[in-house]
Amino acid sequence: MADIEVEVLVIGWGKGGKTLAGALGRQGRTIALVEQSESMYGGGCINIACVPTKDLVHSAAERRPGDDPQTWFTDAVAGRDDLTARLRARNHAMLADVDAVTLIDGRARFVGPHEVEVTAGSDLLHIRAGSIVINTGTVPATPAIAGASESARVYDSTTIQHVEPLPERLLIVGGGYVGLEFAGMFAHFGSQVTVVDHGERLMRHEDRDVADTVQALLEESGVEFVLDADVERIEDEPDAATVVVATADDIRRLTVDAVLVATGRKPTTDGLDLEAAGIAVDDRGFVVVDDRLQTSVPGVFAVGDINGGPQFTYISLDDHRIVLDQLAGNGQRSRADRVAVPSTVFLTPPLARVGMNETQARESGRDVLVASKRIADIAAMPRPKIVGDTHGLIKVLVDPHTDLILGATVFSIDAQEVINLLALAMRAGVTATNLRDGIWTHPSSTEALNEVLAGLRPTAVAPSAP
Ligand SMILES: Cc1cc2nc3c(=O)[nH]c(=O)nc-3n(C[C@H](O)[C@H](O)[C@H](O)COP(=O)(O)OP(=O)(O)OC[C@H]3O[C@@H](n4cnc5c(N)ncnc54)[C@H](O)[C@@H]3O)c2cc1C
Ligand SMILES: NC(=O)c1ccc[n+]([C@@H]2O[C@H](COP(=O)([O-])OP(=O)(O)OC[C@H]3O[C@@H](n4cnc5c(N)ncnc54)[C@H](O)[C@@H]3O)[C@@H](O)[C@H]2O)c1
Repeated sequence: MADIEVEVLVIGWGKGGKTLAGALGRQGRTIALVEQSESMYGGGCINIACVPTKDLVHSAAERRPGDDPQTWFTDAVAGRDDLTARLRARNHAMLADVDAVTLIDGRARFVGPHEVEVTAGSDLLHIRAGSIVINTGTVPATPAIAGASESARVYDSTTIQHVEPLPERLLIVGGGYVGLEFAGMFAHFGSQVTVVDHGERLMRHEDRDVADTVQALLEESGVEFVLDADVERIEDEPDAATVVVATADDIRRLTVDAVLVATGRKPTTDGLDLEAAGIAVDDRGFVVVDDRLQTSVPGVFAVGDINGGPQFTYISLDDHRIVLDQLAGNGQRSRADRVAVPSTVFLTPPLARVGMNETQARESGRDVLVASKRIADIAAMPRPKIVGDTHGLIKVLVDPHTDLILGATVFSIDAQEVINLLALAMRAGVTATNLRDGIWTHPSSTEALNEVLAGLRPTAVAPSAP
């Protein structure tokens, strides 16, 4: 028999789940939200992921050559901790203040399709719910590297944020989002960073010229890349770790103070006992959902990273809109409604993209116009010169028949903002001519569009083939 019965149970305090709990609770629906860790109130984004890492990226970029690396890092981590503590408290209060929401500390596992058991220490609680929303996120995936689990010098994206002392030499396994953001960040803090990736080139989902520009930027900050390589072994020495890296040509032994493993993330389903509810998972272990985020069990939904969609906070947020529409709307909203979803890698400056890149546009077989310009060459965009960072480029792809934007890459200061404007233009059908002739504030980054889009030309031979 259940100890508590609610209309909606949310498992995990992710972005989608907490937003849904608040919205339904404010409508007076009875909600329970279960979170396994006090240090994760508010979810991964504010505690260990987006916000703290961008805070550290920002602090690192502010360091000047004369500033002591260790002192700067210690202060930056203290600032990061202060920020996350404030956000955590605020997030807790936001739900605790809603009468219809019951917050439960503990670890949830399914005991039936609509029944969950929560364990907190020696206490057990049974909750029955009409609808259940799984929002348990992902955790770092660890590749099988000999010696990695025994080494005291191996970190993941969470633990490296409190590494002590600042590593003089840091080796990062994986050159994806996490690997590159931390590479830039630690290089700016003063570490000597080496990135090892098993891809033949960096950022294989980006055009070659964009990936090369990113690599050149990071190399300028002192980051070294070992590509087409595999980490074979990590051996702890008394004062360092030796990392054995195999490339096509040789075996290298690199001596470092810390190793960050950033090779992707796996779904948090351990202990959830999805089988007890008959909830299907795919071959990677992610919960299988349909376009309205319903799992194989009617009335059980999965939102955020756990459903195998793109791993971004704003996707988890949009997932909540879909489920909210199922539970309190007309049930029409679905993942198929998503158009022009932008993304940003928070380098300094950031790299952002929406829609197709040049390679994809050309491979689609359609006619394509491209406008591409290095930031340093855009005369009508003085803001990067004012800020003192003229790295990067802007590239926009346009359909010559409709004048509509097919995609854009913005690698520049303010890219995380400019890309949202371009995404909105794509969703709203705003033409390239309209953007080119737009009246924008000055000096701003948006005004780059005046000049860049004046240079549209047909894509010819493949300057940026993969
Ligand atoms: C280092 C890093 C940086 C990132 N930066 C960005 C960024 O800049 N922008 C961006 O959009 N995305 C970023 N991401 C991705 C983003 O963090 C995730 O996509 C986002 O947090 C989605 O989370 P979620 O809603 O799936 O759940 P999460 O926020 O992961 O929350 C899941 C919660 O469930 C809890 N839980 C798990 N199992 C149980 C259980 N059995 N019982 C009870 N509770 C449980 C966990 O403790 C956790 O609090 C980053 C990720 C990482 C790792
Ligand atoms: N700014 C953001 O929005 C942001 C920031 C961080 C993370 N995230 C999200 O978190 C997810 C996870 O990030 P991530 O960087 O861990 O994964 P990722 O999938 O982005 O990158 C993993 C990288 O590791 C490499 N790799 C895998 N196994 C390897 C091995 N054994 N040896 C060497 N290299 C190996 C891959 O080639 C790839 O380049 C991202 O996909 C993203 O959705 C988003």
